[in-house]
Amino acid sequence: FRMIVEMPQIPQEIFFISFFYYCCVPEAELQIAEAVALVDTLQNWTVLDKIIIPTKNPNKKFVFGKGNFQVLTEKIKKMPQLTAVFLNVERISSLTKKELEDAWGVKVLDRYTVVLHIFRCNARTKEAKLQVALAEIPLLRSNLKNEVSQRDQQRGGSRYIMGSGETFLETQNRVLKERELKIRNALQKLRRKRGLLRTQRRKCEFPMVSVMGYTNCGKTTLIKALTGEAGLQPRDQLFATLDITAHGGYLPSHMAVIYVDTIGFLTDLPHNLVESFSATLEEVAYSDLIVHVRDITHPETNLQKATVLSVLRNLNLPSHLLDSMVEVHNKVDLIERYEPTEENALAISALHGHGLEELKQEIEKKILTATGKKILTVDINLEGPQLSWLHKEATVQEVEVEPEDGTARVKVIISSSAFGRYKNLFPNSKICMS
Ligand SMILES: Nc1nc2c(ncn2[C@@H]2O[C@H](COP(=O)(O)OP(=O)(O)OP(=O)(O)O)[C@@H](O)[C@H]2O)c(=O)[nH]1
Ligand SMILES: [Mg+2]
Repeated sequence: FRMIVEMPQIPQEIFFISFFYYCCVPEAELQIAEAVALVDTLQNWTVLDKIIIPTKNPNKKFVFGKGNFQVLTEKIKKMPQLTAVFLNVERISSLTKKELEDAWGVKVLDRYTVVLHIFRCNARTKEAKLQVALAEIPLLRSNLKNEVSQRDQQRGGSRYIMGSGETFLETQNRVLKERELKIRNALQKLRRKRGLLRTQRRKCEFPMVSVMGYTNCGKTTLIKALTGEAGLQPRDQLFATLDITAHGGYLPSHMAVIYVDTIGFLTDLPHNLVESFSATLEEVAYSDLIVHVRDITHPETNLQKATVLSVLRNLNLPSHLLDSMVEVHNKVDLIERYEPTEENALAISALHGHGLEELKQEIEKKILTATGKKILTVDINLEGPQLSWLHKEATVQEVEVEPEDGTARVKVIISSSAFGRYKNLFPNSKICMS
């Protein structure tokens, strides 16, 4: 069976936003700024006009009062070139959507549809594409309901399809269910593979640093600057990064680390979408350190910080990860003589490379504490087994050979347990802590 339910076609030219003012919610301003940013993300979409309408409860069935509805309808009718109306609410029911579309003669979109559309445009990897497909299922399901009730009205009652004993609705629902199952299975397969990679990574004992923060704060730019990886693509766009990706870099003492780029946060992201992407955040629990990047030039930077912290708190991360978090104030190149007000925050410009050395040092310090590793310099005899032992059990960083007396000075990063064993095995070796 061909799927006859289709994703709503998103118009590409002209757009009208109407916003509800969430009277009691302090984040209203941020939500509005974000909704505008969302639309800006979509190329070819133009906002013709916007309006803020007070409402006590944006989620009830009839979102407008009669008066407001009339005002809106008049406004809309005066713009014949208009192709869609965006209501800045999480979801509108398919019934309300249809009523409004009939009354206004244009498409009506909610946050879910718009964010999903952005995700669909930005999904690059197989996993991200599957997650988008999964997030589309509830939309397809509600469209289907609508479609069926319309058909029934036209034809009078449901019909069986050519002796199959199934009604149209049942057939389509079954197709949807099968599709959902297929996607979930494929996702699970990918996740198992990732779990395997994770165990392998643990084995090589590279510390992991998760770079997190609000969307568009500069996470990808920072990782690019820290690792020199040319392939990374920062973009001035919301949700440019939809996958967790890992990138190798070095800290000041040449310790190798893995930086993990993550999906950006947004207040009031539709719940279903969050759910399908939350698995990507599972990875964070396995990291050794979180770097929280903030765009301090953003007018709502404090609210953004609060949002990020509250999402992080809800992720059930180990408490030491939250306590040791490094806060980074990014884009300071845009503010003259910026001084962070928060204690311990580091001011940087990921784009211009300011403050990155200090940041790397801070990351190294925290990583050493988190992993219980030490950096040591030990004097060894080249004829003995120490050097090969250190190569096996620790990370050797530098070997300075003294050819005259057959010894060497070796700088290593070593775990506490390996250090204990080293002292037992080679009690005469000279050790300097750095
Ligand atoms: N002026 C300035 N712009 C920056 C700086 N860091 C990042 N940007 C810009 O901010 C925009 C977003 O950068 P990204 O690195 O893609 O941000 P992100 O946090 O990865 O965004 P998402 O993946 O969408 O969550 C890009 O246009 C960057 O060039 C900075 O230090 N200074
Ligand atoms: Mg990014």
